Amino acid sequence: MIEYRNLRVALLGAGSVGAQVVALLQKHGDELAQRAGAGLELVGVAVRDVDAPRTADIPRELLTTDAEALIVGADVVIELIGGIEPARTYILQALNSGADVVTANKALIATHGPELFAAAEQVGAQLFYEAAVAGAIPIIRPLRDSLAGDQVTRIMGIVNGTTNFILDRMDTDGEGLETALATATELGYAEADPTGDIEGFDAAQKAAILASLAFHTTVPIDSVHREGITSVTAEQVASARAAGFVIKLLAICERLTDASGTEGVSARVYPALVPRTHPLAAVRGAKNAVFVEAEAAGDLMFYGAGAGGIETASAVLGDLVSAARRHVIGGPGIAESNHADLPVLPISSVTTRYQISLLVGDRPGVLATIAAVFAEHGVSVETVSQSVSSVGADGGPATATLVIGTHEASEADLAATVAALGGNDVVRSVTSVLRVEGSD
Ligand SMILES: NC(=O)C1=CN([C@@H]2O[C@H](COP(=O)(O)OP(=O)(O)OC[C@H]3O[C@@H](n4cnc5c(N)ncnc54)[C@H](O)[C@@H]3O)[C@@H](O)[C@H]2O)C=CC1
Ligand SMILES: N[C@@H](CC=O)C(=O)O
Ligand code: NA
Repeated sequence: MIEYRNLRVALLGAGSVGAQVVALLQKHGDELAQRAGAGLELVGVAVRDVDAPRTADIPRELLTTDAEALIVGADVVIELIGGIEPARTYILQALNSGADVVTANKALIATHGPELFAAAEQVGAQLFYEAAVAGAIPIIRPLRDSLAGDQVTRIMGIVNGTTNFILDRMDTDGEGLETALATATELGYAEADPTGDIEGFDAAQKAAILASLAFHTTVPIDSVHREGITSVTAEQVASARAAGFVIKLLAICERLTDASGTEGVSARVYPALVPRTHPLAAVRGAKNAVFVEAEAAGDLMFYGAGAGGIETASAVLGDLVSAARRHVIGGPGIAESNHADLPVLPISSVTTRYQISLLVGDRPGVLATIAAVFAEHGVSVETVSQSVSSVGADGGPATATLVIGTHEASEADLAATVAALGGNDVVRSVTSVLRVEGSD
């Protein structure tokens, strides 16, 4: 039997993910020690209330409310309390004392990443955060290590389990957002404040992290264009279904050259129509998927559990083993790579396809008038469909719903087109504007 030196592991937070980290360490600790080449001794678990009920059986003597004291002398600190403070202070304390840190905290990495990476580099420690993007799915290491020799050009992913779960329920069961969100919260997918999920903040944080890694550029969270799912209506979901699409909240990161020839990157999050034949349409429930397009590797797809306590604990423990191996081997941690330093371009530089639904008066010449508005703004129409027209309830003139699909158009041209349609006499209302992403 090989005798290993023991590494002191301090855990901060014993919620959905933290409790599962303890349970898995209790179950597989000996085996993980063999993989790591060092014993992994859980020296304590910092909690807010030692008497609170937990989903894992944590020995009471390990529980403490004094996180700062626990960090002192630890070789590896696992931060699973979430949020900015006091997580940031605890992580800085741990890194400054030379400990490696494992975190799942995307909010913190996306907002204070440069400060934390610099603190780690200063002392030769390493900050591990595989669980911060797409939960259990390995995506941080593939981007940082496996694709370090390639040029990533685009990433398109479903990176928020809660919103994918909600949109899936709306699509398959016709369930409302509130009911589906309550279930997602019960299942441990949602953030402590689920506004972070449904308003797209969580996905935007992940987009910032992915874009920074993929393009070797610091992408600040404020530069990520963000739209959540709260404005997605049951009607939009049903119309999408009828037209062969499904609505998904997408995070898109890409290298672009804008109209003035400036090369940069774009990171954005919005709900979009995805053709049902596209592989992303098959990503159901709280599952996540990330497509990566790289110059030499071509298309790669990463799929799996993006949320959930035990699933996310898998990524945390993978990082713990990596941190332990690093301690055994010695030497400085891997520093963040941001040498490319590309500008982050605004959403107005992006081009994409759109689908616009209009309620119009059903009379001769309407279609020609609408087509002219698109043409005047340089937006090329690809498809037009008209639903059954109906006579108004008050016996007034008949109306029809027109659904217009466009070729690729710039965000700016599209916005001007929609504004002009809204002010046109033949248009009763613009009922829906959605981007279309992914080809059949
Ligand atoms: N739940 C999930 O599916 C995933 C979560 N994450 C991230 O993992 C982290 C943890 O998430 P969950 O476990 O879901 O959250 P949670 O809310 O279930 O657990 C957090 C725990 O930390 C405790 N806590 C808060 N402040 C504390 C403090 N100052 N000292 C000690 N304990 C404190 C809370 O009482 C709670 O028990 C977050 O950063 C989250 O964004 C990442 C991927 C997936
Ligand atoms: N709330 C997040 C949890 C994982 O990051 C999600 O729903 O994806
Ligand atoms: Na991950």
